[in-house]
Amino acid sequence: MVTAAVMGAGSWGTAFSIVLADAGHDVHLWGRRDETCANINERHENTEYLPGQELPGTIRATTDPAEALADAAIVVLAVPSQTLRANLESWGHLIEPSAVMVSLMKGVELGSHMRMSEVIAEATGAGPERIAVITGPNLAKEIARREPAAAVVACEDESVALQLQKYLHTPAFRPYTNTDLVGCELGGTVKNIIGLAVGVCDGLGFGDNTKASVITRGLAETARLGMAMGADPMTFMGLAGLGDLVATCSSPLSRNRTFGEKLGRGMTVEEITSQTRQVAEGVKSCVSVAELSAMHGVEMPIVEHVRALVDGNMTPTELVNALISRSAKPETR
Ligand SMILES: NC(=O)c1ccc[n+]([C@@H]2O[C@H](COP(=O)([O-])OP(=O)(O)OC[C@H]3O[C@@H](n4cnc5c(N)ncnc54)[C@H](O)[C@@H]3O)[C@@H](O)[C@H]2O)c1
Ligand SMILES: O=P(O)(O)OC[C@H](O)CO
Repeated sequence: MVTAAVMGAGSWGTAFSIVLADAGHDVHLWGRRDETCANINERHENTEYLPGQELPGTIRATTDPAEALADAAIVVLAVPSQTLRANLESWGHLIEPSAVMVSLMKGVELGSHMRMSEVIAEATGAGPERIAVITGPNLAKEIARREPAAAVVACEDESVALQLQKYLHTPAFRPYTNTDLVGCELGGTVKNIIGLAVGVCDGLGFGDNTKASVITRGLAETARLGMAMGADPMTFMGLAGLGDLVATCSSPLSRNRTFGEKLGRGMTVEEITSQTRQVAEGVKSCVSVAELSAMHGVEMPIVEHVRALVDGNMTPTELVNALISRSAKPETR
């Protein structure tokens, strides 16, 4: 048993705290709001992000990052991708020098085009043996309900991935190890953007052929970018690639797919964003990933068109028409 700090008391940080508690660890959950933390400590419920879900009593919430991080051997990072750097600048110095940092986030930083593990390395100075990623088909509500699911725990140092795998295995949560951080993080990031595109198809009333086509071609462009950036192509056939893509693109629980569905029905980005506090990472990462693809000379038509839609330069119908009428090409190039 170890002490784990979970930094971010949103849907995934809270659900992942349940996994850690079920695996027998002491969990310090850091949240920004007094009321959220009081509800977790007194009512054992995160009423805002996981209403109705009883939380184990071994999860203790605090708004004080120093208290959350004290003695934590594992520090789980579960804040929005675009705020991670500022968060680490504010409390990263409180992380124990030997602690392993585990990113739960699925995004690429705007401006720097860095993956979350790269932001962690730059902001904290930690070496690759202290930085890990957990990703895969893990919709927070289903994990919180302890519905069986698999995930990937990735670290360049395989011995660290193996240790985390042992720490996180519960009767409902089965982690596999991987050392391909680039592939795992890109899989998690790009699936959010493909999820937006599939949601657009839902919103326009299209059926399964259309959505399966977008999912499959989405995986192809994810793998193209990944290979250009040094990822192992097999990662995209696994939980971090295909697995997460299927979960996101088929689930009514996915915030990205649902966001896309609302765009497809004609709502604007601003209208949808004003309805929820929850983060749909693809809305921002479509910009950083489109720029990354240009930097690596890789064609990513779905990402490019989702970006144009989000920027207001294309309608949902134009997005689908533009994708279907692209010039003919072989499937595998
Ligand atoms: N929800 C899921 O099912 C799920 C599953 C896997 C991965 N993820 C990823 O986990 C990350 C976190 O997502 P989530 O689902 O918990 O999001 P969420 O919207 O449910 O919660 C986000 C949390 O971050 C906090 N937050 C917002 N702005 C902040 C700031 N400036 N500084 C610090 N904290 C801030 C919010 O208060 C909230 O506690 C995302 O990258 C997401 O893609 C989510
Ligand atoms: O709700 P989404 O769209 O952020 O997806 C959640 C998870 O990443 C699914 O694995």
